[in-house]
Amino acid sequence: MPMATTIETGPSSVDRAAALKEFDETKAGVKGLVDSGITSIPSIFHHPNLHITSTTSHLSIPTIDFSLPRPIVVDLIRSASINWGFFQLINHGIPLSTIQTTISTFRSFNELPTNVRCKHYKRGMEGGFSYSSNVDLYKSVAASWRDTIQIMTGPARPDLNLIPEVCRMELVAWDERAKEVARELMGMMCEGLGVGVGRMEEMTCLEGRLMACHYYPPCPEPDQTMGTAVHTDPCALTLLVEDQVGGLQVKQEGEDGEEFWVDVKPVPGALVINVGDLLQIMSNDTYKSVEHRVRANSEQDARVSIAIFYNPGKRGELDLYGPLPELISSEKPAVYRNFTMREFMGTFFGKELRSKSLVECFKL
Ligand SMILES: O=C(O)CCC(=O)C(=O)O
Ligand SMILES: [Fe+2]
Repeated sequence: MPMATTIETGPSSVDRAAALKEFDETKAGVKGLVDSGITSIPSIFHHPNLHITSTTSHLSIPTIDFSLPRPIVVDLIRSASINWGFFQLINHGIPLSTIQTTISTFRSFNELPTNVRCKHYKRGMEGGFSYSSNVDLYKSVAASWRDTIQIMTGPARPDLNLIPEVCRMELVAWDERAKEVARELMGMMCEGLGVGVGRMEEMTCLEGRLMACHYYPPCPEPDQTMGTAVHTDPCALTLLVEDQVGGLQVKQEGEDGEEFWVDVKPVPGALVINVGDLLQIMSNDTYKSVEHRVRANSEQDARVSIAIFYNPGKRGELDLYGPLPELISSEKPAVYRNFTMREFMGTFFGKELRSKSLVECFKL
């Protein structure tokens, strides 16, 4: 005999699920809401307990000049990766115009007529491409004020026909160009750890690449929502370019243990680099994967940022990742156990984007 059950989900969560679906099915994203002329944001975007804590404006993440002599750059990268987990890289050899073109073609895609843009809307990653508003829309507590194209550029090539033509060649070229700087950076990060320069590349950390192109439309109620909720990146390394709007913030802890947010001030032509969870683990907690977030856009212009996440491409059941054996000793025992990429990514996708604890799941 069936028992009477109490349905746990109250009317509000039923309404919320319906509202999410309705929004998703417009295929017009947050840009569509803004185009419709709304002056307040739908409740699915309301972030609970939103404390936009005051930022300490006199602090900023380190800026590193890549054209300095190599031993100096290695030292600077090492200390930034230990103390901040984030830095800006200048004089890296990629012309400002290349970065500007990449950003502006992606902006052009978002500013196409809605009926053209909507045709690309697709949440699944088949063909190595997706375009959706909030990649974690159905998992997160609250939606955020942004739309995103994701392209899996490696190890397999994506189906290029899926990438909108206005930005196709530029995004593919950007992936290639950025990879060369990422290669150099990984070598220097290894050197900073005292392991072989080619160690990360041999572990195929340049091969698994996901490009996330974010469009943050102006928000009519920026104090009610976020652009990207607080998170750490699950990858080994992230390389990001952004326009001049700003909004990215990095969490820091003062000597007294008090936490505060530091604004990443856009620097024309700079690459924003950060350590991901996987590199924190591989470095056996020497380098830090630091929490960050993006404020909802309170400016007049939409903000564009393009992140590339570098991950191991080799993902067999025998390909194990964990602290590099060279870094383990009796004085510095392994902090983490080994795991496969399948287990690592499975754990990531089983959680919400906002929680800190991916590395915690692999602690010994
Ligand atoms: O848009 C940004 O500046 C940061 C985006 C980000 O943190 C991410 O995609 O993981
Ligand atoms: Fe991130």
